[in-house]
Amino acid sequence: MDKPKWVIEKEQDKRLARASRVWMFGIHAVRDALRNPNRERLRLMVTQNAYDRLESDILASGMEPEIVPTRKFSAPLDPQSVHQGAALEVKPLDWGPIEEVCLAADGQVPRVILLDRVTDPHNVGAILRSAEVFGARAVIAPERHSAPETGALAKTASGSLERQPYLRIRNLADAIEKLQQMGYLVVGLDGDAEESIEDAVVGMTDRPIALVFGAEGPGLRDKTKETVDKLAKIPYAADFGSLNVSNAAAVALYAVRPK
Ligand SMILES: C[S@@+](CC[C@H](N)C(=O)[O-])C[C@H]1O[C@@H](n2cnc3c(N)ncnc32)[C@H](O)[C@@H]1O
Repeated sequence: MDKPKWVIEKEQDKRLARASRVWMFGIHAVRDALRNPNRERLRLMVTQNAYDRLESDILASGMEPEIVPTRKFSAPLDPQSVHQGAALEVKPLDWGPIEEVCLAADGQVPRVILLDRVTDPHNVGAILRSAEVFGARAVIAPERHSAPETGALAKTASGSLERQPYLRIRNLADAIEKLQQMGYLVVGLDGDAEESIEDAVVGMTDRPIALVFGAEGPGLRDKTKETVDKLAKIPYAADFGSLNVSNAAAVALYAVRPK
């Protein structure tokens, strides 16, 4: 019997996850990754100073750190990175398929964020942080044209990357369709929409809601606008400027909170 499409996609995602490795850096990001029992850790490099700050977590993790002199520390990191003398090579987390992570059991009114080509790791990190604070079930982004789990993303997420499901999927339109079939109201956030986000969800905050955000510059793609159930805007008092996507995500998550 043929495997269902979602099982094939999950297997493909697992293969991709196995293939990729990333470096986390910075004391907080490394500490959070050391504390996460679900995080597969491969290699730890620290300066003596960072070792002293992380000692209890390093010992608890069972890892053998490489102690590197401060002046030699930049390799294998981006020389621009603010690593604070701590770098941990890890594999991306595997959170499982949308069908499981976003399942809305009876009485639950989950919130989910989808990202349409948001590639800046700092924006995605900030969105993960807000998503965790507002109790969102997941942040979902396509495998291509989005920000992978990197040290920069982990640092901006300030620990949320270890706790907040970040699902990398093959195709955004398929993900939106799956969520719609699961009972989600899917709202695209677009500064030029007619309706405000509050009006778009009035009387519906007891439903599962997914919010879709676009990239800096281009915003939501036309194809995405056609796939969502509604478009909504965050009304501005000023007639100039625009919100950064991570700020827009925080405002919209608050506006659609279960009431
Ligand atoms: C900097 S904005 C992109 C601006 C783009 N020129 C546009 O017209 O959408 C990045 C994303 O943040 C969200 N966003 C920013 N300001 C918003 C607003 N006032 N209302 C709704 N969404 C907004 C949207 O999802 C947007 O795609």
